[in-house]
Amino acid sequence: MAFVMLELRSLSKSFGGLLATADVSLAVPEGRIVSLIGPNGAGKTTLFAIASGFLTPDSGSIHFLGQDVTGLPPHEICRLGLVRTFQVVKPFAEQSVRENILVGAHLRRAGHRDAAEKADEVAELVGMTGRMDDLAGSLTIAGRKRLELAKALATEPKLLLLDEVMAGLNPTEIEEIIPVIHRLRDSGLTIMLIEHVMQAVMKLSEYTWVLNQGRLIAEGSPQQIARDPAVIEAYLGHGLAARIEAENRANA
Ligand SMILES: Nc1ncnc2c1ncn2[C@@H]1O[C@H](COP(=O)(O)OP(=O)(O)OP(=O)(O)O)[C@@H](O)[C@H]1O
Repeated sequence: MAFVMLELRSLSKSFGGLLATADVSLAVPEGRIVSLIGPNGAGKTTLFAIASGFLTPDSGSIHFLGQDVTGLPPHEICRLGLVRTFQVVKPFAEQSVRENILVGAHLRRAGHRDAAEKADEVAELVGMTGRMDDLAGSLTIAGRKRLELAKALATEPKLLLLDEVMAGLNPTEIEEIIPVIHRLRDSGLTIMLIEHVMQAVMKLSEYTWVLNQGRLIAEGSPQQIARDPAVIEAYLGHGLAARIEAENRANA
């Protein structure tokens, strides 16, 4: 059994009358790439926000590296080694790529030279070495996504929560970022991703949890998940999964 890096226990969170997270429990093993999928509004980002301290759950607890971190603020959770990226990336547009990455690097490295070394190192990892002096505001969406990744990596995490790093990228850009994420895992990081790009989920993740209306409805390898009637139903709409299954049976 792999060491459990992050454990979410019976988490629930409501916004007014809406149950965005409904009794969710899951355990992320060390050294893997795992993923969280589900239709729009399923509660994926809310779960990331709870795990990383941006939201406090109404009930349940979060355990990172065996420590109960429920209620800790994001910067303290980040210092322990858990960092998230944001779906909507907002770099400091008037600052350079280097300055943006340095914001992350300064979490652990007070000295400028030390932080700058880290910034160079992560820029190389995400393929931004040649863009360090560009203004963040001048980057394409793909460039901003890489910068978001670099800022998170500069905090030297053990667990990285990636919220839709592929959204808005074209197929070539997606193909280019997949090996970057594999390299990060190979360097020892544990990665959990939220992703709508199923091609990327299939290629990258070893284990997947599926959320629908705040609840976990399935888990397993991406291949298992893709065949799960409850998952197909959640994505395609009420009744459709049963119809597809009936059609398959009729055609068999
Ligand atoms: N701060 C908030 N206040 C009120 N409602 C919220 C808030 N954040 C999220 N919600 C609602 O909670 C539900 C879950 O939202 P969430 O963003 O977690 O879903 P998601 O699975 O990440 O969706 P998407 O794939 O579209 O990003 C949605 O119905 C959303 O409108």
